[in-house]
Amino acid sequence: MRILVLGAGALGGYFGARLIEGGAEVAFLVREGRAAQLAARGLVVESPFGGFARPVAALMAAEPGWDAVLLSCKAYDLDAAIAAIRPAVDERTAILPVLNGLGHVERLARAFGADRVLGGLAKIQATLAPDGTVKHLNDWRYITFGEASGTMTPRVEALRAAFDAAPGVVAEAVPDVMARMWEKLVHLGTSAVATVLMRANVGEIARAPGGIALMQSLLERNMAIAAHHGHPVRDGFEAEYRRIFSDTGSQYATSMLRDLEAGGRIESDQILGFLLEAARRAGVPDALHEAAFVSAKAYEQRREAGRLPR
Ligand SMILES: NC(=O)C1=CN([C@@H]2O[C@H](COP(=O)(O)OP(=O)(O)OC[C@H]3O[C@@H](n4cnc5c(N)ncnc54)[C@H](OP(=O)(O)O)[C@@H]3O)[C@@H](O)[C@H]2O)C=CC1
Ligand SMILES: CC(C)(CO)C(=O)C(=O)O
Repeated sequence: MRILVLGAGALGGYFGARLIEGGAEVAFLVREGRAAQLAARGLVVESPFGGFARPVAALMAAEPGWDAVLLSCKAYDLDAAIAAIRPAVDERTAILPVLNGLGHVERLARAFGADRVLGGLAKIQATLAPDGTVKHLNDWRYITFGEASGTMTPRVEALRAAFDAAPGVVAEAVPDVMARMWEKLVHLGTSAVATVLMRANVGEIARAPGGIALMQSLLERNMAIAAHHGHPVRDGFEAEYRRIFSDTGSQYATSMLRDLEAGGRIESDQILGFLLEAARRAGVPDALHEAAFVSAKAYEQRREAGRLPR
């Protein structure tokens, strides 16, 4: 299978490397800075599931002929990413986005036609270090995807086969991918709101007085939001995440907290703003969501004005 990976960041680098190990033909569509790093060092991944350090095919302009495009940019880069992959997308190409949030699916469908676009999500903790190393931080290594229609098509089966052949990945092709994306938003919405508000990881919040109750209350509110929008979480989800959000020994931090702490850009509108709006439409108490969104927007102003601590 020929797969073009847009971006060789944390997710693109991790899953792209694994697909190569699984035997897929992979190239990375990258910009100048990342192209220079890849040329100098190859793609380097550090992971509890085995390292990867090899030269990889890197393109700075897309060409046609791909079975799939794995879209792994941040949501604030979506417009530029759409322009970049446009030459790569033809009638045989499936676009598999792994961005957090939900708004990008409609945006991609408008740009390429709904038939070209799959739903997708990743549950992993990874980061791109300044030297270009992709660091995989825990044992989460899940990618989930499917047709928005729920049909199990040959292209979804082919992607599942490519990921199944890859080490260090647990892939699931599902008939309810939009519900899974909402479920992911319940998870991320809980951890991102809490970690952004508290500027701390899940274990640190859980050890603070009232911290567990705060995360459990956020989880309940996010489940209510998803249910209101037609996507209640599956059986077993609540118990699993109640455990995660009461673990006082947890080291779990969100990618948004890592980006904030590194002084980077964050997906404030696409994740926190989207969830706040969804909470309001659902009539769910939204004071915590609003505080996280305000905090993120205030951070962005300080960042843009160069007033972040060095
Ligand atoms: N990191 C994590 O643990 C998780 C992240 N996610 C989600 O996955 C998505 C990707 O996150 P993540 O991998 O962390 O992000 P990164 O910032 O690590 O990687 C994104 C990469 O996309 C590249 N990119 C953006 N636009 C273009 C373009 N037009 N052409 C070529 N390359 C481009 C960037 O390149 P450049 O260097 O040139 O800017 C960057 O290297 C986000 O929506 C995030 O919320 C989901 C689950 C977990
Ligand atoms: C998987 C999860 C929820 C991990 O926090 C994530 O998507 C992120 O950090 O961006």
